[in-house]
Amino acid sequence: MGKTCSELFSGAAGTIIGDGSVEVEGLAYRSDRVRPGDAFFCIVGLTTDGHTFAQDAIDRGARVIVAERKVYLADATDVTEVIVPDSRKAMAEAAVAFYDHPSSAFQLAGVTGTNGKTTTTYLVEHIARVAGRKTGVIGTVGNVIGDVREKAEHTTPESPDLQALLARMRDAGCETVAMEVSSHALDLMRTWGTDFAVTAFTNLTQDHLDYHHTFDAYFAAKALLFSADYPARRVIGIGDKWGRELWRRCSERGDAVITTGFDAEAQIHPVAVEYGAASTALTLDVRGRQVELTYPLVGRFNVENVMTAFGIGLALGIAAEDIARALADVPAPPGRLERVAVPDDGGVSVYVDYAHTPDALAKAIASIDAVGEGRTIVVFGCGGDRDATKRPIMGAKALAADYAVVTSDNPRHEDPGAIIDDIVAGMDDAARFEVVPDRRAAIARAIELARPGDAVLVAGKGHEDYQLVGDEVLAFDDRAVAAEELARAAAARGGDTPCA
Ligand SMILES: CC(=O)N[C@H]1[C@@H](OP(=O)(O)OP(=O)(O)OC[C@H]2O[C@@H](n3ccc(=O)[nH]c3=O)[C@H](O)[C@@H]2O)O[C@H](CO)[C@@H](O)[C@@H]1O[C@H](C)C(=O)N[C@@H](C)C(=O)N[C@H](CCC(=O)O)C(=O)O
Ligand SMILES: Nc1ncnc2c1ncn2[C@@H]1O[C@H](COP(=O)(O)OP(=O)(O)OP(=O)(O)O)[C@@H](O)[C@H]1O
Ligand SMILES: N[C@H](CCC[C@H](N)C(=O)O)C(=O)O
Ligand SMILES: [Mg+2]
Repeated sequence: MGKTCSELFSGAAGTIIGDGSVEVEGLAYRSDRVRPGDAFFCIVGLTTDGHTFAQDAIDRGARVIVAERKVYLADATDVTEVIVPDSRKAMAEAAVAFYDHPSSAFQLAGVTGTNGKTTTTYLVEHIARVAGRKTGVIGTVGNVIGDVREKAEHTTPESPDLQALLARMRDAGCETVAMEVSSHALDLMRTWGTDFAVTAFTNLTQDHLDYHHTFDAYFAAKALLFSADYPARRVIGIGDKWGRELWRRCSERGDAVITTGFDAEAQIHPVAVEYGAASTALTLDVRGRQVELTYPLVGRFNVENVMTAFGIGLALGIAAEDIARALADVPAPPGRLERVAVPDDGGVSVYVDYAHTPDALAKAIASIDAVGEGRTIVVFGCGGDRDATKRPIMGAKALAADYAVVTSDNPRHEDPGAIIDDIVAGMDDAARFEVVPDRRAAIARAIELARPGDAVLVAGKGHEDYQLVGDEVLAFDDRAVAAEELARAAAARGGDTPCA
């Protein structure tokens, strides 16, 4: 395709130094990914200054350098420079222009909040698909265009990657796309310039304080998706004070808002709920009308996600009966309270779940307690290079289970033992937990401790099929490992042959 430099930066409050008519073939923000003809954006990052890679980008063929200050380039008289006040904002605006504003071609629903984004986007995708629309999904577990699934590097891609993906969705004929919008993405302007038909908020509880530092800053990032910069219909969970504040702000502005929550004040709220071991029967009050639905997901928190998805479905113009009908056979998102199925589990139910925040861990344990007959044993750890203050809180929350096995979860560049020490600092009942740093051994230990009727919750990694140790990506899938360890236990009892 190609656009001229002037076309891409006409909206940016920038100064073009050199030939504005030069054609730009692509957009790059990592020098090692520059291709000939690209515009390279110099971004002042958290760890390094992208301006120092301008020459490297030129050596690889960059034709345009976008920077926040003049970079003095050797042997680069044929390179056009664009000086802008904010490279990330300019990059997002250029990306929207480069791909001809793809999000304006279909209905885009953006979901933010600490927990429930992936689940809600899966529900929305299914509701829209059953309503006969061609759909797309963007999020943690991957991106989906129609029936084609792709791996994702981020929950919410950087702006050039996001707009390229939205353009592919447009070109594939997608009519409704459900997208997770992370707080990092909002703060780093990855979604800037994107048109949303609906923006939705699930909840706000502790996470990512390594990045945002304070809860107020974390909320301020999430709140951007409900600001005048992103005009849209709103679906807001009012189960916490943050949702209530967003509701207040959006109502004051005159936005169309659908509220959801357990409280009868919410426009969508439950009238009756029956929690089963494999499904939930729910009667919702939807703006004064009762709607009955049964869906194959478990847990109280999924009632919240179903209500959010219901609100988004309505805001997208889908009828309440059609939403209810679609939810009856909605597929569960991978690694969210996913039951590990083996021929002989010895009466022990093993669930793999992506709970990696204090609130999610507490709610995952409570959800299993509500449907299980026996004890609940939780296996969990905390990620390295991430919010360290959540570790002792997760330790304390884990003691809501009958027993906990504390282990490793993506230590990244930290010492796994030190992470475990941080977790254990919050656990005051030494008789109800033990430490097994090796994650496979920890899962095996929990299964060994479980008696028929008990449940084992393996929390933190959900769909992940790797363990991040230093710079290494080691193969590790909780679901596969749990299945292997269950089979090994069965073999030890004289049952099936172990598969590992
Ligand atoms: C905290 C965060 O989001 N950081 C993002 C940020 O990194 P940074 O500011 O540290 O960048 P940097 O390393 O200082 O580099 C500065 C600039 O120089 C460039 N560079 C750097 C080195 C080089 O050789 N050449 C080069 O051009 C970089 O591409 C960058 O543009 O900008 C980079 C690209 O410009 C992102 O890749 C990076 O995401 C990192 C990898 C990350 O792990 N992000 C996670 C935390 C994240 O975004 N997670 C959320 C989901 C969270 C949730 O909801 O649970 C997500 O949406 O995925
Ligand atoms: N509405 C909810 N409230 C609280 N906890 C939830 C909710 N929905 C899901 N959870 C818990 O959070 C975990 C992650 O859920 P999900 O992947 O849907 O959230 P997410 O917001 O996409 O997370 P991430 O920010 O990591 O992408 C689940 O495995 C479950 O334990
Ligand atoms: N999106 C989250 C995922 C955390 C998953 C958990 N397994 C961990 O590594 O901490 C993050 O990047 O903080
Ligand atoms: Mg997610």
